[in-house]
Amino acid sequence: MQPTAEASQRIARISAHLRPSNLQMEESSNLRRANCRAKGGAPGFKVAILGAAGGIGQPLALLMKMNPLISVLHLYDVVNSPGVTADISHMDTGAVVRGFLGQPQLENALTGMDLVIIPAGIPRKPGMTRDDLFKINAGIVKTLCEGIAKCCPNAIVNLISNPVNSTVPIAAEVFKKAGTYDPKRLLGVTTLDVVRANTFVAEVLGVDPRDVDVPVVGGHAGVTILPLLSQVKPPCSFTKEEIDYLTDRIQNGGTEVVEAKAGAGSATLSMAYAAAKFADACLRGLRGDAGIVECSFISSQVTELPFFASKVRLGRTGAEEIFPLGPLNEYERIGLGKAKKELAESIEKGISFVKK
Ligand SMILES: NC(=O)c1ccc[n+]([C@@H]2O[C@H](COP(=O)([O-])OP(=O)(O)OC[C@H]3O[C@@H](n4cnc5c(N)ncnc54)[C@H](O)[C@@H]3O)[C@@H](O)[C@H]2O)c1
Ligand SMILES: O=C(O)C[C@H](O)C(=O)O
Repeated sequence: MQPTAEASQRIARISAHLRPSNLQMEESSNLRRANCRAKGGAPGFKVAILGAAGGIGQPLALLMKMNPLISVLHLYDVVNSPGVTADISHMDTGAVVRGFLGQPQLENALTGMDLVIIPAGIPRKPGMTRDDLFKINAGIVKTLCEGIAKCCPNAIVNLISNPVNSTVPIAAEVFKKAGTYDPKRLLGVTTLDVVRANTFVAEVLGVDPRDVDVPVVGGHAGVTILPLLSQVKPPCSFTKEEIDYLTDRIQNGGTEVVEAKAGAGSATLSMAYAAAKFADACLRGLRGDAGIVECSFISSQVTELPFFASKVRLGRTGAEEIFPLGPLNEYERIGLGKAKKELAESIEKGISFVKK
């Protein structure tokens, strides 16, 4: 049977789209969008992932494509985003997915976004500290934040790239320079520390981790990661041995994964889970849901340091309330002193990177 004229035209259009071409990805996405009725106009939030083809980026893209609050998902990377986008876009969930490849497409990736999640940058190998990543990741974060300041200055930013204790101050300085800085909208992602703390505490107590809530404050590296085991919910008590074990394991959870991966990177799957959990909390806050509380590394007056991780309440304008640390025991007060000393240096390093 001969195809009808209309069917022939449709097939020709689809073949043209599938033909290998030198077109940049966004142009080929435009071709596809021009031929389809779906334009991503459904109600919902617009979210971009920068570094979407990476170890965290890919599973995070998968999880965000499954989030019913998202109507448009932009996947940006300097490599491999066409493949990841094609793959994720076949999932039969609501969000319309678009891919963007390389610096010339950064602005299109960012324009109109409500939430930007940044896992771009190199991960650790065994023997490295997070601070060893500064040299490369500082520049990456600076460039991406300059794009955000230009194209979506009102977006909430979830910053994952390490060292978080320095990259958040870098982002703040970039936004200050551009005149777009709103401290409520810049959030360093420390959720993985809470996720780990909940898991390890639940193991010790022999309970379900979903029933445990451990506040983790300070920052996101070694001794700056300060679990407040005296404030675990539901209330419980630990022996001195358990406190030493838990504190050490929570502070070195990242290194545990780096060593187990033996050169193949750092935490990606648990991090994608944690990032998706935090992003979902931010989106529910943006939607106006009440009582959304998460830990985050943020501009803060909880201590004398300009940035500090603690519990924050997320709302329509970002982190609308920052909660005080609450009563600390002697063990935690000593830990806080050590955390603040290291944090002060990392924060200063980030600030002066942009100011210089
Ligand atoms: N905050 C946390 O709790 C946490 C947890 C785990 C990892 N991390 C950090 O997240 C970062 C990414 O880790 P990963 O395992 O996904 O690394 P990865 O190397 O697998 O992926 C990083 C991705 O970033 C991309 N990229 C590099 N430069 C870019 C740029 N200028 N613009 C856009 N994309 C760019 C790379 O192409 C790559 O696809 C690392 O810095 C890591 O230390 C943070
Ligand atoms: O440990 C790392 O380098 C990655 C991340 O910060 C983590 O905590 O897993």
